[in-house]
This record gives sequence, C-alpha cells and structure tokens, in this order.
Amino acid sequence: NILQELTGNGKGVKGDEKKFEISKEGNLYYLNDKIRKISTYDAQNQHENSPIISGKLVSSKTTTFSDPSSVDAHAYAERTYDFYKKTFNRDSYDAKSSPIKSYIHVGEKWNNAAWDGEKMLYGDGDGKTFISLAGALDVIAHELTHAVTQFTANLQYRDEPGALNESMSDIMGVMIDDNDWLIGEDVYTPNKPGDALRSMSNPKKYNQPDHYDDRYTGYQDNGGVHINSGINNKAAYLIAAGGKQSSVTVDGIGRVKTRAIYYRALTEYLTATSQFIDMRDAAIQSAKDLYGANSKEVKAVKQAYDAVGVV
Ligand SMILES: O=C(O)[C@H](CCc1ccccc1)CC1(C(=O)N[C@@H](Cc2c[nH]c3ccccc23)C(=O)O)CCCC1
Ligand SMILES: [Zn+2]
Repeated sequence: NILQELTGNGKGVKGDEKKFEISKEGNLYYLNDKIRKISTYDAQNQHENSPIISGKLVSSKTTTFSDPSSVDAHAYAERTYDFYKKTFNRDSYDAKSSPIKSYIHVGEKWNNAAWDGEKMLYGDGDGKTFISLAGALDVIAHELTHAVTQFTANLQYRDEPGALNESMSDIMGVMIDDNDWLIGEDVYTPNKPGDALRSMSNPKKYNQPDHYDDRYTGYQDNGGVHINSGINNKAAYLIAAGGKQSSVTVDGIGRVKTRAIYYRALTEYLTATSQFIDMRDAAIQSAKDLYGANSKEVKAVKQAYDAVGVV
C-alpha cells in the first residue's frame, strides 16, 4: 500500500495503552486509518435517536490521543476489521472494503451502543450501569457483526430471526475476544467485578433462556431478540466447548471450527426470515460442507441443537 503508515497511541477506557493507525492533514493528526478505511468521530452528545447524527473527526495536535473512548473505538474497530480479514478473508462488513465509521459520546450518559444501519454509535454510560461502551472489544465486534449480518443473511431484527441476528453478534463478539463466553463484562457495572450483560455458557445467569421450550413469546425487545438469543448462544457454546444439557451430551469441537460453521451459515444459508429450526439446518449443512457428512463436527451440531430443544 503506497500510503505512509502513521502510528498513534493513547490510553483506552480501562487505562491500557493502545496503538493504532492515524493520518496527518496539515498540522493536525486524525483518527483516520486510510489503510482499513476506519474513522472515528465525536458525536458531541447528540441524542441517540436524533435522525442525523453528525460528528467531528477526532483530532490531536500530536500522535497521542487523550480521549479514551476514541482510542478504544478506533483501535477495536481495527481489531475487528483484522479479525474478519484474517479469519474469513472478509474485507469490511460488506466484503467490498466499505468505510467503517464510529461515533463516540452519543447521547447523555447513554447506557447503550448500536449499529444504526450505517455507522456504530457508542454511549458514555452513566458510570454505574456502564462506562463508555467503546471500552469493550466484544461490544464493538457485536455491533460490527450486525453490519456483516445486514449485508449477508439480513436477518430481520425481531422475533426468531432477530434473536438469531443477536446471537450471531454475540458469537462473533466472544470469538474475537477469544478467551471467555461473556458479553460486555469490560464495561458493565464497573463497581461489580466479574458480572456481565450476557453469558453464552450460562444464559440463565442473566435471565435468558437456554432451551427453546422456555423462549419468550411476548412483544418486548422486538419480540425478545436480546432474550431468546440465549438459546442459540448456548448451542454455539456447547458446539465449541462441549457439555451436557437436558440429558444430551455434546462433544465439543473448539472455537475455531465453531466460528467457521456459524460464519458459513450466516453467509451461505440463513435468510431474513430464518427461524431457529432453519438455524439448526444451516449449521448442520455448514458443518457437512466444511467437515463431511459423517464428521464429529456434524454430530456435535446435532447434539447441541437437541440439547437446546431446537429439533
Ligand atoms: O447492538 C445491540 O444489540 C444493542 C443495540 C440496542 C439498540 C437497538 C436499537 C436502537 C438503539 C439501541 C446494544 C447492546 C445490547 O445488547 N443492548 C441490550 C442490553 C442493554 C444494554 N443497555 C441497556 C439499557 C437498558 C436496557 C437494556 C440494555 C439492549 O439494548 O437491550 C449490544 C452489546 C451491548 C449493548
Ligand atoms: Zn445486537
């Protein structure tokens, strides 16, 4: 790449030193990674529901950036871009190297984050329920995976397709972090160490079902997209780590093969209206494609969906 590499540095939300790609225009430095086409903006507390969120490209007089949210939003977007490129050879969320834009300081103490269909939005949190949500790699990977889903299966964001949409984002969120099965633990309840927003290994710990018979069928949360995701999250956990549930034992196949199965299901088989049963079939077919019809990987997928009651 002919572009001159320029490295910036700064402390993230948790006080850790990070390095990342920046650019220089005139006498200012900007959070603009021209190699990956990732740029980070300050929304200056515009309300998260305002129709048009504009922002100021984050700049600095030196190569050191002092806003921790901007440091993490930028560095973690790069990490997520690199994960998709290296693991699945996918160039950005649309596989056509579209620019990735992140906006920090969205809302007033907003305890949430989102992919709004075009860009990522991060709230600062109120300091009790959340600290800046840009401070968690699994949250950023969760949001960017919504963009990947939008340009592939495009699962509707409600009812069973919506719960699968949510689950795909949680799955890739924990896969990129590569060491736990928790979502949001780095930014959730700063005064309560060790808890998380969701657990894929034990969804019930945070009030999510881990079996299809216990699914939520009400109207809240777009038909429970953040509730019923626990069912598919548990299946993904069982496929990777193995375990026993509802008298079904699953022999785990590891995280690397599990994420390959889910990425293939998302990009080759799932559609906007896929239900949980279609997820089971897509995962089985993906495992057959990748590892063979009578492989232990296919067996693990069938066992996992039996264990969570999607049969
Ligand atoms: O991407 C998503 O699924 C979530 C986006 C939620 C959203 C949707 C539409 C418009 C605005 C915001 C954001 C995250 C999420 O799971 N939010 C949940 C849990 C949650 C976070 N903050 C909350 C505050 C109140 C209630 C629930 C929550 C939700 O919005 O349900 C993902 C990782 C962490 C935050
Ligand atoms: Zn989500």
